Amino acid sequence: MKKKISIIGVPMDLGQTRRGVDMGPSAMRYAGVIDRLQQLNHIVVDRGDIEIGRPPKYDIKNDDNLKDLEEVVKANQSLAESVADVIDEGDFPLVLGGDHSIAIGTLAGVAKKYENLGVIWYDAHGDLNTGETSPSGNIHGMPLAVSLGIGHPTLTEIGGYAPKIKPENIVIIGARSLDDGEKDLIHEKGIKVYTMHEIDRMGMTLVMEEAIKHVTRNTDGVHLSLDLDALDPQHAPGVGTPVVGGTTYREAHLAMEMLAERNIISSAEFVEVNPILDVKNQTAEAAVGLIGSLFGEKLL
Ligand SMILES: NC(=[NH2+])NCCC[C@H](N)C(=O)O
Ligand SMILES: [Mn+2]
Ligand SMILES: [Mn+2]
Repeated sequence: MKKKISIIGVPMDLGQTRRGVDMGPSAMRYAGVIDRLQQLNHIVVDRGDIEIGRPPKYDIKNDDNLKDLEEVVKANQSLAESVADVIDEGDFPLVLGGDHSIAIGTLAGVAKKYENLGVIWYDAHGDLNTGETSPSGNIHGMPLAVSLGIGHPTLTEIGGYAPKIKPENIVIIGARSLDDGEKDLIHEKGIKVYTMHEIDRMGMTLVMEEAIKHVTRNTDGVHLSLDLDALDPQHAPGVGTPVVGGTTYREAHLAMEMLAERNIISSAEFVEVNPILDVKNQTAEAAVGLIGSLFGEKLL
């Protein structure tokens, strides 16, 4: 299925404290994301990067345990507008990060256009913290909670409405590091999670079949938020918060291929590629490979 894909780069590194993830969009462009999609006969438009403000001093927590809040909010507001514009023009928004705090803006833009958005959160983490529960104050650990309308109002109100998504429309895949507050929220809201345990036990095929069923039940679109740290650090070393025991290169590709087969994804973002922590751009290349699979690449 030929698509018109609009790429938006988000050189955001203020949602966490390891500089370098702002170069993620460049690294994925350098790894050939545009060529890769064009070779699949998609039409690709690169809309350039969202502007990120630079704080006078980095990593300053406010009284609500939120680091660099002002700049994170500003960038996500402008990202939300760009994403909504892309959808209005009938294009598929492909957002390249940047740390995972940018999912706040992506979802604010996407959910404006879909009343019942399904979300696949492919990540080692839940990103379900709030200022109260976060051990770090890093906003990249909060975007899924924020999108559910849980957290600081300046974050939840980005795009001018809240919540963006419903707990029953979400599935988290690849989790292996959850903070106590995140576990509580998962139980309280009944969010569907396939941890590494379920992936080991059921295999990725069955996990994806169930996950696809779950996010397409009552939804009018499905967003894929893929944090490269969901992959095992062996395959994706260039991430700021690596966790051992992740999904393999093959499992990640299989997941993307199954999404392509079903053609259910209506927007996507690939985040947390940090070239400074990477080995010869391997993580950006892995991301671009996964993007290829998601958009229909096949050997035969
Ligand atoms: N998008 C990410 N890589 N998030 C990692 C979050 C780590 C930890 N749970 C925190 O809140 O600080
Ligand atoms: Mn993560
Ligand atoms: Mn994440």
